[in-house]
Amino acid sequence: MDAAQLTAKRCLPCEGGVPAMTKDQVARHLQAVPNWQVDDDQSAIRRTWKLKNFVEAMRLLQRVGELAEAEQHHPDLHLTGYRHVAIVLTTHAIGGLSENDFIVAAKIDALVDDAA
Ligand SMILES: C[C@H](O)[C@H](O)[C@H]1CNC2=NC(N)=NC(=O)C2=N1
Repeated sequence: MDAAQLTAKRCLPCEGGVPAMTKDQVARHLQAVPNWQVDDDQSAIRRTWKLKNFVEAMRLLQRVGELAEAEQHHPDLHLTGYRHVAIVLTTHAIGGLSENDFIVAAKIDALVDDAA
């Protein structure tokens, strides 16, 4: 799995009824988004940033929010200490990770790379 394969996809609506990814599936998908860390219980992936200032941090959150709405898959967004952003992806409907989380992670990485 590489990042281009993920960014080419769209999130599929998830209302439960499908199993969360196994540890092996998570490991394979993580190769495409190596800047993300998986929680010990395999239920979420997260990435953190320290931005230059508050405005840049808010800008990142705004862009990620628009992406999430477009994909209809929504990460948890955290802003702490005025310029530290943490984004956590999990599929709430299944209480674990699905491909949607990795699609959004890859698209967030692409946004951030664009802005760099
Ligand atoms: C039908 C629609 O895809 C679902 O309600 C979505 C909306 N966004 C979501 N986002 C996340 N992170 N998990 C979900 O289970 C979820 N459900």
